[in-house]
Formats: sequence, C-alpha cells, structure tokens
Amino acid sequence: MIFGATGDLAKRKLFPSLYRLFEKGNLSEHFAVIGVARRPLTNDEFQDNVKKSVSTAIDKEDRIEEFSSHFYYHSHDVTDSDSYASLNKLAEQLDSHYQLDGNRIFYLAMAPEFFGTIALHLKEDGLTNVNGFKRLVIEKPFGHNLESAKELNTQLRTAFAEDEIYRIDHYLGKEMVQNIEVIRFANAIFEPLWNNRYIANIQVTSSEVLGVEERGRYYEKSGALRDMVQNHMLQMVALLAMEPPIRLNTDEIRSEKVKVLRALRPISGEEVKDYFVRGQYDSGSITSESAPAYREEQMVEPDSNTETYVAGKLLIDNFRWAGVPIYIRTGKRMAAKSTKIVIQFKDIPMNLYYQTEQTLNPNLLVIHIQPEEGITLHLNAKKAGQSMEATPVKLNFANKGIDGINTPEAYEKLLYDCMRGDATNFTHWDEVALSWSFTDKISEVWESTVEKNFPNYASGTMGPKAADELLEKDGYFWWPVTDLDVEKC
Ligand SMILES: NC(=O)C1=CN([C@@H]2O[C@H](COP(=O)(O)OP(=O)(O)OC[C@H]3O[C@@H](n4cnc5c(N)ncnc54)[C@H](OP(=O)(O)O)[C@@H]3O)[C@@H](O)[C@H]2O)C=CC1
Ligand SMILES: O=C1O[C@H](COP(=O)(O)O)[C@@H](O)[C@H](O)[C@H]1O
Repeated sequence: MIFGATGDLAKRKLFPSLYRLFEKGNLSEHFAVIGVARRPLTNDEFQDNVKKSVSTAIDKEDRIEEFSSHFYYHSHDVTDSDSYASLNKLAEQLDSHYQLDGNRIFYLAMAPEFFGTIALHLKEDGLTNVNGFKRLVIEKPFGHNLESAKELNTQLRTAFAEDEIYRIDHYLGKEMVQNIEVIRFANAIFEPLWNNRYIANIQVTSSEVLGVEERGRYYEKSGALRDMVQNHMLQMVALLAMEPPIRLNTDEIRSEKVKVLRALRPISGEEVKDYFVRGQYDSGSITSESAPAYREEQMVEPDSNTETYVAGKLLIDNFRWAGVPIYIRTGKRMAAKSTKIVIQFKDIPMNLYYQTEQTLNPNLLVIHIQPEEGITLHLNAKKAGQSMEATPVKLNFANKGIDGINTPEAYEKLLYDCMRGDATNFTHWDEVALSWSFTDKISEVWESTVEKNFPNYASGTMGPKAADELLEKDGYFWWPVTDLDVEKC
C-alpha cells in the first residue's frame, strides 16, 4: 500500500523502481499495489498515471500493461477513520486474488505529520492483523528534532515492532555508498591504513545545483542541517568510520554504526561557530543561466534565516579516529552536482621528492558516489624523462565502465531489500536518535541567532568563504570536486 500514491515521490521514484524490479523478475506475479490519496481517481486513471510515470523514467517498458494491471486505487483521506475499513476490505480481496499469503508493506510517501495517525489506524482498523509479514516503510524527515522523533517513534511502535520499521535514507541505497564497506573491508591495502596514524583528514561533499524548487514551505523549517546532515551525511560518516562488523548482517552493521555516532564529539553553544559554517545562497548564475536568491524562492520568507549550506568539522573520539578531522559540506545551488568522499593520507615521514608545497601531492582515495560512480587512487610516480622528479598519477575504477550496465536506482534496491526483509540499508531508531541529538545542539544555536551575513554565497559557487577558512585553520583545503571527476582522470 502506497500512501501518497499521487505524489511526486511515488511518480518519480516508486513506480519506476517497482517496474524495474518487475521486469528483472524480482517481483513475482503475486503482488498488488494499492495507491492511497485523497483525490478521486478510478483504477484505470491510476493505472494510466503509473504507466506515464514509468515511461517518463524508463526507455523500454515492454511489460507495462501487465505490470500496471496489478495497481488499484483507494481514494481516502488518511485522517478519516471510516475509510480504513474499506481499505482493509480491498486489501483482503487482493490478498486472496493474488495469493499474497497475508504479507503487507505499508509505504508512507506522505508529509510526515500524517505518519503517526496512519500507523495508529493501521493497527486499530485491523490492517496490520495479518498472517504474513507486515512492514512499514517510512520516508524522511523522521521528526524535526530528537523530541518530535521520539514522539513519532512511540506512535509507530504501538503498531509495528522496530524490526518491522524500514526508515528510508535513500543514500544508503546508492551503489557507491554501499561500496564503502567493500572498499574498506575487502582490501588489504586500505584497512591497515584506515586510522589516525595514516589518514590526515576525510572530506565528504554532497553539493547540488538545484535550489529548493517547490519545496520552500518544507525547507524553511528544515534547512540543510536537518535535510541532509542529520541523515545522509552522518550515515556516510558512520560507514566510513565504523569498525569492521563481526558479521555482515543487519544487527552487527547497525551496531557498529551506532558506536560511531555515540563517539561523535558533541558541538554546542559557543563551539558551534568554530566547528560549523552555515550559508544561504544569493542570486547568481549556473551554467550561464541566472538563478534567484533563496529569499526570492516561493514560500520562503524575504528575511529567511534558513541555511541552504552547511560545512562542519566532525571529530570522532575513539581510538581509531582521535585527532582526525572529518569535514562535511552540503548545499544547494552550488557549482556542481556531486557527492564525493576524499580520504587524504598523511605524507610519508621523509619525502625524498619534496621540493615545494606544490609538488607535495598527498595520496588520496576518492570515492565517487554520484553522478559518476567509481574510485580513484591518487599516487605519485616518476615523471617520464631524465629527471627523478615525482609526478601525480591516478588509478581509476569507473563503475559503469566495468559492469556495462546502469546501476540500480537507490529506491529500487531499497524496495527490494524491504520485500526480502533485509533492513541493513535502513536506519535503526538508535541511529536516528543519536543523529538528532548531535544536530539539535547546532540548530539550537543557529535558530537563536540571526545570521547577519545571509545570503553569503552566490548561486553557482562552492559555498561561503568561511567554509574554506574552516579547513585553512587546520592547514588543509577542500579538494575541488569537479577536478576529481573520475571521467577527467
Ligand atoms: N519527492 C521527493 O523526491 C522526496 C520526498 N521525500 C518524502 O516523501 C514524502 C512524500 O513526498 P512527496 O511525494 O514529494 O509529496 P507530495 O506533496 O508530492 O505528495 C503528497 C501525497 O500525499 C497525498 N495526501 C496529502 N494529504 C493527504 C491526506 N490527508 N490523505 C491522503 N492522502 C493525502 C497527496 O495526494 P492528494 O492530494 O490526492 O491527497 C499526495 O499523493 C515526504 O515525507 C517527503 O519528505 C523524501 C525524499 C525525496
Ligand atoms: O533527501 C534529500 O536528498 C536530495 C538529494 O538527493 P540526491 O540523491 O539527489 O543527492 C535533496 O535534494 C533533498 O533536499 C533532500 O531532501
């Protein structure tokens, strides 16, 4: 059951991902999808919408008629208690028609204020009373802060056990984010170096070219800290910093990630300005097109104090990472759409080829998450010719080049995992709670002080100057994400 089946997420991500699973044979014929939303639609109209969204996203859709015939629509206001009984009746009919063995997945692709109400009704009106499995897939944001997240979690837990709740963080479905563990734990050359003796710093960048688009109302209350840092950025940090799990199963991996989040040094009060930088985009130009300032966007206050950019220095206070800064940055309307992780290694104790700062090229391991997917290792080798000078060289692995296929979409992988009951790439409540308790301390400071310099970066740039200074203080700089592109290497 998809609640919010006429919305943007369902159209752009869920229907095409389900179709891909169907076409690959990962979704058997024993399935039915009930779309739930308020607007009145017939089954035929809903199926037409599904077909349209699939054909917009996918070039070849030979089995679209067969696929869409499994879709049904139920017009229903989720706040209206009376509608759940008829929804359950439809679900029971489909269960018997498609021999679903009483297995149900409830996907809440709706505004978060409805999550608690829906979960309570699902239980009270018997929709969760099934013979098979019942699973709840829930979209972000999971609350607005720790307190509201706790409240929401309590509501959900009255109807679903923790292991039945699949909290989506779509970054965990990205191929190269999933690859972090393999790169780390399957390579003898990296794991022994993965600590404060050999790593100088780690940089995680997720930059976007798009602005807030039509999401001004949501974004005004969220900002980049809640929208990206509390979830995606901290999840990537946890995967980069965790200890090797004793087994590759859900509980062991989650437990190692939780330990990283527990070891994250809290930044609060006066320290916030020393460790974190906030930015808001001004007008500017991106690929020669002019872009408005954030304060000129729809549903945004003309004097908004909301940050559209965050850079921060994280410290993990444990034996492996003590003293290694992990820099993160994310923002909208930046110069490039790019998610990259750069691991900068320390220099060797005595570099015989050292001449000037410019010729000192540290070894870098770059994990390209998107748009290109791959890994680049930056090394030094002899410059061709008579001299014995060193010159930087790069070893590249581009995911698409090797596999020759497009990697599956994050949502496709996550939906498939949920159907198979694998919650490894979903966030456990403990991770959500620890992440909120980290970001809440920063939001408290930012919300109580008006940033007089907003807007402080022009659209089409890599963010405010203060973000560069954050690294300069430590003797580092941001490795430029566009120069590190796997295709350019
Ligand atoms: N869009 C995206 O790319 C992403 C979205 N998300 C999250 O996914 C969720 C959905 O986002 P999105 O699809 O963009 O939202 P939309 O606003 O596009 O869709 C909301 C959906 O909810 C339905 N709806 C609203 N009120 C009710 C109600 N009272 N009863 C029943 N249905 C209702 C709407 O249909 P109708 O008006 O017909 O009732 C519509 O189908 C949100 O939590 C968002 O934060 C997360 C990451 C990315
Ligand atoms: O969750 C979100 O992520 C997107 C960025 O996702 P990506 O896969 O394109 O990197 C961001 O635009 C959005 O604001 C945020 O809610």
